[in-house]
Amino acid sequence: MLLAAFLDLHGETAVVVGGGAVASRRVPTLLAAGLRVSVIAPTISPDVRAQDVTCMERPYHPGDLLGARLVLACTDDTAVNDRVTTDARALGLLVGHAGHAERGNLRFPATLERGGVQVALSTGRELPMLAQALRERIADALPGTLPLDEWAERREQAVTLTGPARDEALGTLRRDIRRTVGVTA
Ligand SMILES: C[C@@]1(CC(=O)O)c2cc3[nH]c(cc4nc(cc5[nH]c(cc(n2)[C@H]1CCC(=O)O)[C@@](C)(CC(=O)O)[C@@H]5CCC(=O)O)C(CC(=O)O)=C4CCC(=O)O)c(CCC(=O)O)c3CC(=O)O
Ligand SMILES: NC(=O)C1=CN([C@@H]2O[C@H](COP(=O)(O)OP(=O)(O)OC[C@H]3O[C@@H](n4cnc5c(N)ncnc54)[C@H](O)[C@@H]3O)[C@@H](O)[C@H]2O)C=CC1
Repeated sequence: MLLAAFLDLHGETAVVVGGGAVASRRVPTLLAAGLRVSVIAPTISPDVRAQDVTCMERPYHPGDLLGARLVLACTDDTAVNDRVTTDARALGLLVGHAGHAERGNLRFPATLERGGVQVALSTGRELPMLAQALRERIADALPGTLPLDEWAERREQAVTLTGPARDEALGTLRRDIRRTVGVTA
């Protein structure tokens, strides 16, 4: 099993080594999560350059990872990806290795957002088409908009209570939520 967690990395720096097809798919994911992204590669594709990133058009050098919190090794040279991954791990950073995900410590799930909640799905191996297919099934099963703010407010109120009043308020909220999302039992 992997640790399933959502990381708040707003304002942190991601260094993406490699500027091709994989970089162009991952950069939007990193930007959407609020990271500042630097891309280092001798050739950076127009798709990558068009995004809100800092580009350094040159090969990777040791030392490029200083100040980073998250690293993606996505060049088309496995030896370079291995080097980047080893350097990142030595610095205690989060690192994804394209081509050999098991060499890194960070994997990319298929994600979806619906009704204000975020779902991330991993097969734990290299089966992106399965992750994508399951995401479609899950999306179909999820309710549309949910009154998240109202429920959060009710829960916040309920936990300020004590004794039976607290149990009753939380119990009513739990029943309302389960009925709304279609859990019958
Ligand atoms: C291990 C993993 C990476 C990791 O976790 O580090 C990985 C690995 C590989 N993907 C490959 C190919 C493609 N992957 C995609 C797309 C996605 N891949 C994603 C995840 C993961 N892909 C992780 C496993 C997830 C799991 O199984 O749970 C998604 C879900 C999330 C994301 O990328 O952010 C994202 C969908 C995003 C969305 O739809 O929203 C497409 C495009 C498409 O299908 O449209 C192509 C074909 C085009 C192309 O080649 O680019 C290859 C073959 C390389 C080769 O050709 O050699 C490898 C490597 C290998 O198998 O060795
Ligand atoms: N994890 C995933 O989702 C996928 C992984 N892959 C793997 O990722 C690798 C990269 O795939 P693509 O992005 O399609 O390749 P690509 O050919 O589009 O891009 C390769 C990039 O690596 C850069 N590069 C080469 N040597 C470098 C160096 N020394 N320092 C910095 N950058 C360097 C190139 O300039 C280029 O920008 C593939 O070899 C494959 O093993 C491929 C598809 C999907």
